[in-house]
Amino acid sequence: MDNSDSHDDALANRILKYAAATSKTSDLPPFPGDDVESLPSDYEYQEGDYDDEEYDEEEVEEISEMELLSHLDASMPPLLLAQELFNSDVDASTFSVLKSTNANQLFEQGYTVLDNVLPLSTIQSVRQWATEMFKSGQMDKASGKHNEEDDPFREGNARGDYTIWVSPGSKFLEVSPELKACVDWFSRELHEDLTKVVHLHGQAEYQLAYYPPDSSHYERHRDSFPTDDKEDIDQRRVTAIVYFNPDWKQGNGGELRIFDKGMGDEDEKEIDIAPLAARCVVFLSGVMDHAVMPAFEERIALTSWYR
Ligand SMILES: O=C(O)CCC(=O)C(=O)O
Ligand SMILES: [Fe+2]
Repeated sequence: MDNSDSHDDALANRILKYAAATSKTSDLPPFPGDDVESLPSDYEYQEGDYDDEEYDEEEVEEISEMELLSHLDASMPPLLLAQELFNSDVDASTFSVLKSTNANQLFEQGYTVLDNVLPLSTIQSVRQWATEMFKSGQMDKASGKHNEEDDPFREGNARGDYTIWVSPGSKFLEVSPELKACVDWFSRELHEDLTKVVHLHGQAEYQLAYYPPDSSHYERHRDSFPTDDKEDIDQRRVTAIVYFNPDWKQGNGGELRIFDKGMGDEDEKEIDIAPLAARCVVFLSGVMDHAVMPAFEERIALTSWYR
C-alpha cells in the first residue's frame, strides 16, 4: 500500500467514526411549527464546528465540513448524486412559475435563475419593511450567536447578515402582507413546481436576511451535504433565493458567487449573479458551494430551503 492509499484509508476511517458520532446527535433545525424564530442557521464551513463535549467524550477526531465535503466530492461528483433525486417524468406544461429550461439547468448544472418573479411594488414594500426591522433592532445577527470563547474556530464574521425566520405561521407574516405574499410564492407556486422536478418531502424553511452596507458578506459554504437518498429527510435539497434590491448597480457588491465544479472538474468556474430585484436563484443545496460577496449597499434577500 503506498502513502496515498494509507492516507485515504485513514481519512475514510475518520469519516466513518465521525459519521457514527454525528448521527447520534443532529444540529439540524427542527421543522417550523414549534419555535420558528429560534431556528439555527445553515451549514458553514468552519473548523471545529463539531468540537463540543459530546464528541470529545467519544474521542472522535474532528473533521471540518470543508474537509468532509471535499472528500465526498472526490469520491462522487455531488451533481451526479443529486441527479438521482430528479423525477424522470416531468411535464413542464404543468409548471406555474418554472420553465422547462429552468428544470433542465437545475439538472445539468445544479442551478438556474428566474427573473421578475414578483411585482416591483411588493419588492419595494418588503425592502422597506426589512430595513425598518433591522433599524429597530428586531433582526438577529446570523453569525456570532454561538459562544466564541468555547468555539474559537467558528468566527463571528463568517456571515455579516441579520436574519429572521419567516416560515408560514410566523408572527412577521401577519404584520407584513407583502412579505406573506413572497413567502406564499415560495411555499406554493415554486414549491409545487420544484416538487414535480425533484423528489422533495414537503418541509421547507424561509429566512429573510438583511446585509448592512459595510462590506457584509457570507463566506463560501454549502447548505447541506450531498445525498442521493430519497428517504433522507434531514438534508436540504433545494435552495431558492429572491432579492429585494431595486436600485442595484455594478459596484454595489453583494453578488451571489456560485462555484461550479460541474462533474468534479478540477477547474471550477466562479459565476457571479447580481442580486437584482425580483430575481430568484434556485440551486441544489448539497451540490453548489456559494458565497455572498461584500455588500456596499443594503442588500435584502429571502431564502427558502426545501427538503
Ligand atoms: O443571499 C444569498 O444570496 C445567499 C445566502 C446564503 O447562502 C444562505 O443564507 O445560506
Ligand atoms: Fe447558503
